[in-house]
Amino acid sequence: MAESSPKVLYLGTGNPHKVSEFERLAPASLSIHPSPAPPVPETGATFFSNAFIKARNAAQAFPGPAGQIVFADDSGLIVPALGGEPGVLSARYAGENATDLENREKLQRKMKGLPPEERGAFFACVLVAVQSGSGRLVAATAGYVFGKIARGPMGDGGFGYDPLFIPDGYHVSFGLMAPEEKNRISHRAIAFRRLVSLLALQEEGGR
Ligand SMILES: O=c1[nH]c(=O)c2ncn([C@@H]3O[C@H](COP(=O)(O)OP(=O)(O)OP(=O)(O)O)[C@@H](O)[C@H]3O)c2[nH]1
Ligand SMILES: [Mg+2]
Repeated sequence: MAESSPKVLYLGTGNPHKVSEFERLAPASLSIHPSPAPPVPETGATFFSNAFIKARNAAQAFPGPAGQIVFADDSGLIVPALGGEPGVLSARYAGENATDLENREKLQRKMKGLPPEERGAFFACVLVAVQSGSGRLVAATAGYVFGKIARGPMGDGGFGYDPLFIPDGYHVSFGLMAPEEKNRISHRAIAFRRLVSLLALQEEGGR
């Protein structure tokens, strides 16, 4: 049955860059609302467990009626030549309260002098959707984008490691791309489109 107002998806994150990427990615039938939940320690060993922890945390703090969909993103950069670092620690690579710049500088130090064939990397994004109130798992999706790490920063757009990451098939970093361009190919975009389709949210009038 058709509805006129957009369906709301609640998002558990403390990262405003993620909020704006999801807002741009959402079809017109969907509205993204950041959850007011305070941050929770990300104690999981995997992207999935941390995304589940964040989604449940946001679901439990949800102020509205039970049964709404609340989702969270856990994501990071994986460099096979560094044994998978920074991985789930991407946001905290250079320390608990490290800035994006400090994390990028640590990555550059560790990759200094590595030849082109060892500069491969990929971003992973896992999204977990739960029901508000119960925190029951509703859906989980993942997205990946493969590329390489530049020898120095290129651009200052985006966030995190964006100025250092050159996706396969491109000569420029995510940090030099317009948001729409990154959103066409990013790990987050792929995972989000899958979530929307899994939850049948892109159908006319929503679900
Ligand atoms: O250049 C980047 N472009 C991206 O598209 C991207 N996605 C993830 N990352 C890195 O991985 C961490 C996520 O960690 P993370 O999932 O714990 O998120 P976060 O702590 O920033 O916010 P929250 O959602 O946990 O509140 C981030 O901080 C970044 O360092 C990215 N870097
Ligand atoms: Mg985090």
